[in-house]
Amino acid sequence: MIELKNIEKYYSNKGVKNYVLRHVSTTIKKGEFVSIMGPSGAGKSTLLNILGMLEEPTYGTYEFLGEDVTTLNERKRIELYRNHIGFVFQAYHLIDEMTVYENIEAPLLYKKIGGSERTSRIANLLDRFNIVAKKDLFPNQLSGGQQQLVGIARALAAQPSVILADEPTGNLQSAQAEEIMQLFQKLNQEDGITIIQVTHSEKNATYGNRILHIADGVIKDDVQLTGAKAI
Ligand SMILES: Nc1ncnc2c1ncn2[C@@H]1O[C@H](COP(=O)(O)OP(=O)(O)OP(=O)(O)O)[C@@H](O)[C@H]1O
Repeated sequence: MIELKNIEKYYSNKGVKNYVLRHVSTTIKKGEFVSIMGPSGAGKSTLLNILGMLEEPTYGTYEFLGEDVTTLNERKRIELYRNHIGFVFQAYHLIDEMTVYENIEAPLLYKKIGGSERTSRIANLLDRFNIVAKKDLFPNQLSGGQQQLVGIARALAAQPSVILADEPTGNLQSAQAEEIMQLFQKLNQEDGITIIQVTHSEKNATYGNRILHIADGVIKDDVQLTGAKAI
């Protein structure tokens, strides 16, 4: 599903290249649940942003579902993103002026999904995540855990094949964090959604089936966890 070949990313500062990622090559199969771990500044978010097509690598190739993302024009890249990728952020990134319902609806409007299909998808998500009673509230009227549920519902609305999550529980208390991780595990095991998360938490990583350890922009270790369920 995802193939990275020799990905490099650097930022130039006064003629000096500061490498953030070096020689990153890996393959991620459909149905995997991968955790990217490593020290602060290791390049984890940069890698996730490249996977999510939010940033471009300086060198190397990135194939997503057989398409070479690095050579696609912007319109095609956005289409690929909208059709297949759901992004979940640590700080939720909900739109404050929109209700829960409207936040979940936003990506469906971008995709020009028709009215009745929108209504039914949103109703399903609200129901599944137990937030029907919250649908007319605004993000600042919700707890952190509830906001993250809305963030995940929004990411799922467009029925993506991959969820990319950058520290999805970083702002949450442990009980809420556990609820979110259990939800990810369910989405992965029952719905077959591929999940790639950046996390600092060893415990969160145990919900997945593979850990990529990166340090100084290099993959140092690639560990399969027992009970792996790669499809
Ligand atoms: N736009 C930029 N310009 C220059 N340097 C950048 C830029 N974006 C990121 N970096 C540098 O790239 C390195 C990796 O950043 P990244 O956010 O990927 O690390 P991380 O592993 O996710 O760290 P953390 O765990 O602290 O979030 C850092 O040293 C950062 O300063």
